Order: sequence, then structure tokens, then C-alpha cells
Amino acid sequence: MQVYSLHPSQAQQRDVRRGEGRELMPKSYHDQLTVEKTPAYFVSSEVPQRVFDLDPNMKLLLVVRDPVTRAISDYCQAASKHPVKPFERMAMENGIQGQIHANWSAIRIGLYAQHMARWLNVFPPSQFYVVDGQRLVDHPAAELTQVEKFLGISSFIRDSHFRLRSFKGKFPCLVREDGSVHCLNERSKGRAHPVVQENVLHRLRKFYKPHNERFFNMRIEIQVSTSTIALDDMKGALSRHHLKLGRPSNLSNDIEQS
Ligand SMILES: Nc1ncnc2c1ncn2[C@@H]1O[C@H](COP(=O)(O)OS(=O)(=O)O)[C@@H](OP(=O)(O)O)[C@H]1O
Repeated sequence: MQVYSLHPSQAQQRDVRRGEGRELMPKSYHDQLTVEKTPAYFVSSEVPQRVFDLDPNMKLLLVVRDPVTRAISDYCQAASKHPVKPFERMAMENGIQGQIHANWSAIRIGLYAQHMARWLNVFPPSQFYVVDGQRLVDHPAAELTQVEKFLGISSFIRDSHFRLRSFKGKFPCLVREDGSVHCLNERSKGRAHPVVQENVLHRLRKFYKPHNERFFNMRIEIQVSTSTIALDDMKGALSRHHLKLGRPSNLSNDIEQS
């Protein structure tokens, strides 16, 4: 959102909350795009149909990262607001030997395939673009060039719009037209993650593996349908992927190989 505030094609953006409709969206000219960001929409069962009813031609962007890291990030956000038990105790029912606490929202949200399936029941795959969150951090301009193509807007974002690793030594900051540098919120982004016990990480990776594989296949369908990748290239990437890794093990690897 911050990056696209620079883009000449996009002047209107709004973080619209649940239940609000077209009349509450900001007005835009015919050559502008209106961008709305509500992460919670992805996992809300009634939202895909509601968005479709608002505009069946809506283009939808989804930013994903490794669901294990995502869960830890979510936990850090909760921990910044109120006291919480250690991550390991939240993630596992009845102690570390127990079952994964799949209903804990931090874990449930990372079941991307499950949520995506609901959206694909309503919207065709060609209306989605899945942004690789890690690539967005490592190569923001390259990733956003793909987003520009998907949105059908001019290619504007360049490497020079970013100062890499200048926020907490890990994340890019935005270089505005006047040369000023804008980083995301110091207090709510890039929090230090706790060191999580290796056996719990291992259990979580195993838990997500079939879901990641399912999501990976959905992603192929989406990318082929939006022509962001040719079918032959994707087949090539997949066979290299299987040769190297056996089968996809986690989302980061999946994305890296795709
Ligand atoms: N440029 C830049 N600067 C800072 N942070 C960045 C950036 N790009 C991606 N990230 C990652 O965004 C993660 C936080 O996203 P949120 O879940 O808070 O996003 S949202 O506002 O709720 O949509 C945040 O997760 P944590 O590292 O766990 O804080 C970052 O990994």
C-alpha cells in the first residue's frame, strides 16, 4: 500500500473494515485504481461472495510467507498487546508431545490452501496474484513490477524507490520523490521473534506440508491463468524442484523454486 502511494495510477487507498460497502470507498477517477487492504478478509468465510457482489472483476492480491514464520510473527503481535504463554505452549495442545493446536488463529491463518479454496469457488484464478512475502523483502522492485503487470498499470516502481535493509537491517524502506526515506512502523513491524524449540518447529513444518503442497498447486493454476508464468516454464520449475527437493517441504522452498 505504501509503495503504491507513489504510483501515478493509484491515488486512492483505504483500509476498509468489515461490513463497509462501495459507498464508503474513496472516490477515484476512471484512470485510477482504488486499493483496499484488509488481511482478515482472506480467512473470513462470507467475504469472498461479498467482495464478488461488490465487483465481480475485482483483482485480488495475496501476500504470503512461510506459515510457520507467519504464526510466530502473529504470536509476537499478540505478545506486544497482552501477556501470553510461550509460543510452544500456545502451538501444542497438552504439552509439546500433544497435537498441533490447529484452531489457534496464528496457526489456522497459515492454512492458505483452505482459505484460498473458498476464494477460488467464487473468483476465477486469473483474478488473483500471489505475492511472495520474502521476495517482496529481498527484491521489492522486481516483485512489484509483477504486481504492476497483473494490475495492468504502467511500470513505474524501480530499484531506486527502495533503500534495502535499512529498516532494522532486514527490511527495505521507501525512497520518496523528494528523496526522503520512509520505513514501516518501528513498533509494529520487524519485531524480534523468539527462539522456538526445534522439535516444535519440526512438528509445525510437518503439519503444514500437505497444506503447502495443495497451496503450491493452486498457485501454479493462478500463475498460469494470469500468464505471469508460461505453462512450460512452470513444468520445468516443478521438475527441477522435485529433482532437488523430492517433494515440496515448506512454503519458502516452494516459492524459491517456483
Ligand atoms: N519493508 C518492510 N518493513 C517492515 N516489515 C516488513 C517489510 N516488508 C515485509 N515486512 C514484514 O511485514 C510483517 C508485518 O506484517 P503485518 O502482518 O503486520 O501486516 S499487516 O499490516 O497486518 O498487513 C513483518 O513481520 P515481523 O517481522 O514478524 O514483524 C515483516 O516481516
